[in-house]
Amino acid sequence: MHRLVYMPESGNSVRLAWVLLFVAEIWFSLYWVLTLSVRWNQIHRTTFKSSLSQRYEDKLPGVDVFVCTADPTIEPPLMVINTVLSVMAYDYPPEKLTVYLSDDGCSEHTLYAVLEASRFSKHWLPFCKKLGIEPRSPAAYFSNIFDKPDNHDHLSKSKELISIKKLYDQMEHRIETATKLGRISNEIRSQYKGFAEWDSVQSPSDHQTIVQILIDGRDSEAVDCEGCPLPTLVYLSREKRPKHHHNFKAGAMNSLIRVSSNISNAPIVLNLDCDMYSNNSESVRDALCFLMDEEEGQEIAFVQYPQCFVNVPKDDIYGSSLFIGMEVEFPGMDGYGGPAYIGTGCFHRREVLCGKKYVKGDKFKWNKGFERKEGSAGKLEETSKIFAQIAVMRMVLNGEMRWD
Ligand SMILES: O=c1ccn([C@@H]2O[C@H](COP(=O)(O)OP(=O)(O)O[C@H]3O[C@H](CO)[C@@H](O)[C@H](O)[C@H]3O)[C@@H](O)[C@H]2O)c(=O)[nH]1
Ligand SMILES: [Mn+2]
Repeated sequence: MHRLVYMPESGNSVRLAWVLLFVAEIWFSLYWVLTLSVRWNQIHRTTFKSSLSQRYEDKLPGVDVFVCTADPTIEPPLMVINTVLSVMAYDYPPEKLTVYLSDDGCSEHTLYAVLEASRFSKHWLPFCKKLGIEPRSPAAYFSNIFDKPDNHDHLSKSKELISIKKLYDQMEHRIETATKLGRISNEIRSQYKGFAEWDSVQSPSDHQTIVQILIDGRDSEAVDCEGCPLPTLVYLSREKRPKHHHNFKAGAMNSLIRVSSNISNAPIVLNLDCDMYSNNSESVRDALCFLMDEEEGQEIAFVQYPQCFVNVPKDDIYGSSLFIGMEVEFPGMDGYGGPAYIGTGCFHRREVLCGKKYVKGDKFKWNKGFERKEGSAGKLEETSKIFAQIAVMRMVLNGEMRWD
C-alpha cells in the first residue's frame, strides 16, 4: 500500500527504482505464501519393517543401486568405494542386490579401487552384519569411532575392529600408491583382465563402452570370508565420443538403466551420487514399506531420501545443510502428494523410469519371483555393451533424456 500511495510522479528519476522495488516485494510476498503453505501440512511417516519381513521376506524384489562418478580427481576413488561399500552392506538378501558403478571419468584407478573394494567387502560385510554397526561406509564409521575421543563404542568390538581397520588402511595405502604413481602397475594389470580395455581408450572423453562384472552373485565362489553370498558388483564406463554430447548424469543413468536390465533387471532402482554414502543399512527395507504397501504402494513412483551433509561449517551462514528444505519443506510437500525428486538417494520403480503410464487400480505383482539371468559373466558383459550402445544411440538420435 505504501508503495502505491507514495509512488513518485512520472518523470521523477526515482520512479523506476520505486516500481522495481514494488515488483520485488510482490515476488517475495508470493514466495512467502508459497513456502508457508508447504509448511503447515507436514507429514512424518513411520515404517513397520517387521511387518514387511513377515509378509514378504521370501518375495522381496531385486534392487539395483546405481552409483555415479565422473572425475577421479574431484571425486577420489577411495571416496567412491566407500559409497559402494555402504550399499553393498545393506541389510538385504545379497543375491537380490546388484551395485553398479558408473564411471564417466573412465579411469583405470577407479576400476582398480572398485576391484580392491570387491576384495575388502569379503571382510567388511560380515563385520557390519555381525556387529550391527552404522554407518556402513568404512571411512565414515572409522571416523566416528577414532576421531571422537569420548566415543567408547569401540571397546566391546576392539579385536575385530582393529583387524578390519588394518585391512582398510592397507587397501587405502595401495589405492593411494597407485594414484601417486599415475598409472596402474603391470603387476596389478596382470592380475585382472579388465585393465586391458584401457589399451583401446583414447581419452576419458573418447572411448568404447567398458563393462566389468567384478562380483558375479550367481557364482558359487562369490562368498564372503564366512561363506555368505556377496551382492553382484558391476563397473560400467559408457561410450563417449567428442562429437556427441554425453548429457552428464542423465546420460549415465540412461546407460545404467539399459545395462542393468540385461544383468539383473531389478524392479527397484536406487541412484546415488558417489559422494553420498548411505547412512542407514535398512534404507532399502524402509523404502519398500512404501513401494510394496498393499493399499497405496501402486500410487507411489519413488521414495526420495533427504540429503545430509557432514562437512558443513559450524555456523553454516549459507544454509548449505539444506536443513529447512529437508526437515520442514519435504515433509510439507508430502502433505500435498509427495516430495520432489532431488536426485541422489531416490528409490524408483524401474517401470516408472522406463515410461510406464500410471493406470488407476493397476497392481504390481511382487510375487512374480526373482529371476537370475542366464549366461556366463563374460557373455553378459558383451551383451551389456550392446545395451549401453543403444542408450547412447537413442540419446544421440532422439535427444532422449529422462533424468534431470
Ligand atoms: O558427466 C557427468 C557429470 C556428473 N556425473 C555424476 O552426477 C552426480 C551429480 O553431479 P554433481 O555435479 O555432483 O551435481 P550436484 O550439484 O553436486 O548434485 C545435485 O544434482 C545431482 C544431479 O541431478 C543430484 O543427483 C544431486 O542430488 C543434487 O544435489 C555426481 O555423482 C557425478 O559424479 C556423472 O555421472 N557424469
Ligand atoms: Mn555433487
